Amino acid sequence: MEISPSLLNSKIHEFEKNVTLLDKHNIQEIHIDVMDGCFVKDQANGPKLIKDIRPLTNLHFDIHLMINQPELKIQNYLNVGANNISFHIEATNDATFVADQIKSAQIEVGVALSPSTPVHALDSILSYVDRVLVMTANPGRPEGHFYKETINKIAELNSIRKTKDMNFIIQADGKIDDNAAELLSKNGCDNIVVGGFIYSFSDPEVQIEKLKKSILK
Ligand SMILES: O=C(CO)[C@H](O)[C@H](O)COP(=O)(O)O
Repeated sequence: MEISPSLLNSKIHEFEKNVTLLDKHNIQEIHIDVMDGCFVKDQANGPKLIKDIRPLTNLHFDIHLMINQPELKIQNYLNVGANNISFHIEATNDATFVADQIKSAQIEVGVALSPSTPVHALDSILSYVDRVLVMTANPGRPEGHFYKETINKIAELNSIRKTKDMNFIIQADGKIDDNAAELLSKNGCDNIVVGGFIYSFSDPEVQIEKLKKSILK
């Protein structure tokens, strides 16, 4: 299972230092949250900021759009240097259009679902996507917690993937610590987004190693 550190949780003046240390731990990807103040209450990380940090690293950029009506704004994110862009199924009535826009820019496409959204909400889009992002905490709520029930959705997606011979990556995001990482890994999750468990501690490198150990258990 891969770890995608969520750089939103790192202090902006430590960004460069924190990006550099990820290379030492064989991290392949960073996760960048975009918040519009509507789909979630905070605003963060517009296209200009993402474009500005792109030259600082060769890591894969995984962008998570927490924005309403991505069909109206997706063009703004197609030239920022993203390798993957995930949008929320709850935020659009035009999911296949958004997916097609992302794919036509040769960027991988992901679809995200909030903790209260069932997997069957993805029925019409699953065959189009490269990744499914399962929120394990409520989006845009830093005070929230990990919902253990969301593990069932990871297992369900893993089963659908096997039965239907699909290839999408299953990613989990929200309040993941080393215990949650172990559970997720055992239930078919391929990638975890981790913010606070890495960046709220004095030594992010120690935290990354703790996560790695729990994944190997
Ligand atoms: O999607 C997100 C917020 O909605 C983030 O990716 C999330 O903040 C990750 O940080 P943490 O591990 O502290 O929850």
